[in-house]
Amino acid sequence: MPLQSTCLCLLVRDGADGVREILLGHKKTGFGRGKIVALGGHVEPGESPAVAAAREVKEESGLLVAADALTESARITFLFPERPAWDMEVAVFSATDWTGEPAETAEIRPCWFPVTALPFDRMWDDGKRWLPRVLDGERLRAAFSYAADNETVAAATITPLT
Ligand SMILES: Nc1[nH]c(=O)nc2c1ncn2[C@H]1C[C@H](O)[C@@H](COP(=O)(O)OP(=O)(O)OP(=O)(O)O)O1
Repeated sequence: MPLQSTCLCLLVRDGADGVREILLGHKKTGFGRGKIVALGGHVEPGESPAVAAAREVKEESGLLVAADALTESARITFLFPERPAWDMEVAVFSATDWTGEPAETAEIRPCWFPVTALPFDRMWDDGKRWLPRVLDGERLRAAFSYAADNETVAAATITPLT
């Protein structure tokens, strides 16, 4: 069976003190509840991943971002051998242009974080391995396989995205 197709969108701005900031969110419902995650979700049938990413940003934060303003930054496979239903293929996009101010929704409480102080201890365990590299401008193809606890990365591969 094909993996669930999902997307993430990394919104990055220049912070007041010159340090770049990324919009992440406290996930209040569904998959990853309680974690700090990037905005995103499932790609619906017939939707391109970029259009899905723009839609998810709007649904989860109220921000308007154009699908054609998104840059594909990574493609990541998340595997949970103990919970194969959670396996996902994720298209990761980045954007620096959008309209509006982020607002809390039923699903997410958005929050800006300096890229120098990312909340890895509250994110999925894979985040620390790929997010800083993408924020540094690398384009990645990665795969992460989780251990039996479904919380700890047991194996990872990261190669350039071609
Ligand atoms: N290991 C992981 N690390 C990570 O950084 N993001 C992950 C991840 N595994 C899944 N995700 C992301 C991808 C996707 O955007 C999101 C899960 O999709 P959703 O937020 O859509 O889930 P929900 O169960 O809330 O359902 P919907 O909102 O109905 O789509 O979590």
